[in-house]
Amino acid sequence: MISITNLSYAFSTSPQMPVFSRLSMNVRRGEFISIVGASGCGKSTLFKIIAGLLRHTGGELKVHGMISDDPSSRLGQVAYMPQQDLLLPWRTVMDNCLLPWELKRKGSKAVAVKNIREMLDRFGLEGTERLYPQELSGGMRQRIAMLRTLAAGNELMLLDEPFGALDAITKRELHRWLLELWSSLKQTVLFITHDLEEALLLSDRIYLMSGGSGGVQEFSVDIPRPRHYRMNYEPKFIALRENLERRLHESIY
Ligand SMILES: Nc1ncnc2c1ncn2[C@@H]1O[C@H](COP(=O)(O)OP(=O)(O)OP(=O)(O)O)[C@@H](O)[C@H]1O
Repeated sequence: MISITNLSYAFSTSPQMPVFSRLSMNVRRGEFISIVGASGCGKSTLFKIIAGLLRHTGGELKVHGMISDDPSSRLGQVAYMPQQDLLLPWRTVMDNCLLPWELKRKGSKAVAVKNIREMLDRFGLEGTERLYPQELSGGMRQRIAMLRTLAAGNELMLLDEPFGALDAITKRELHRWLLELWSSLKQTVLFITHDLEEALLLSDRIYLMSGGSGGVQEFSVDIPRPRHYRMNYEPKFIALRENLERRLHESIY
């Protein structure tokens, strides 16, 4: 699905100081991959490159097997949920969720509305379609933003810290919900997080980014699915978390 070889990126304001270089990773169809790393190491920048919002300054990026040096060719191919939920405050929940349809104009509006109603029910958000984002809780807003990302109908989803600002209980609920959704939809997910337990609970593999010329380290999460929070206390989970924590610490200091 994604193949990245020796990728580098530098902002034009500091061309001598690349945000990252020598970055290589692969993502297979249907995988759940988390990306962790110190603040500022370039995780969101990488997502913007994959989504087609920025052009990489070196190396090779293949999405769906195609080498794409022109970022605009990737626009609309990848569903991208940035760190802020970016729901439009003047639009109702339904009108926010209809945005991908408005941009693509694929199929009839009536069908798009019907699909979104079904998704709202499935996401536990029935009865919210006429509400405005400011009338929703943080957890509901995140689910609406994710529903909108899914409604774009792309096979590849980039989720940038979608649960970063939520309390522990809501986060757990949304983890369960996201895992169920992922196993039924079979989408490919790239997920940025600072929460190592979250990364271990959700992912098939984890990439630890170092920034600069530090590249990435890869960790396989060899824990059977379906996963549950009780697994956090199992020796294998604890050992993986300790290893990841240590490597993260080493990547910073
Ligand atoms: N538009 C910009 N112009 C110049 N530098 C930028 C710009 N946007 C981001 N940066 C810098 O690029 C680096 C990487 O930023 P990025 O947001 O990708 O990091 P991150 O790993 O996602 O951080 P966090 O975990 O805090 O979200 C940072 O040092 C940031 O200050």
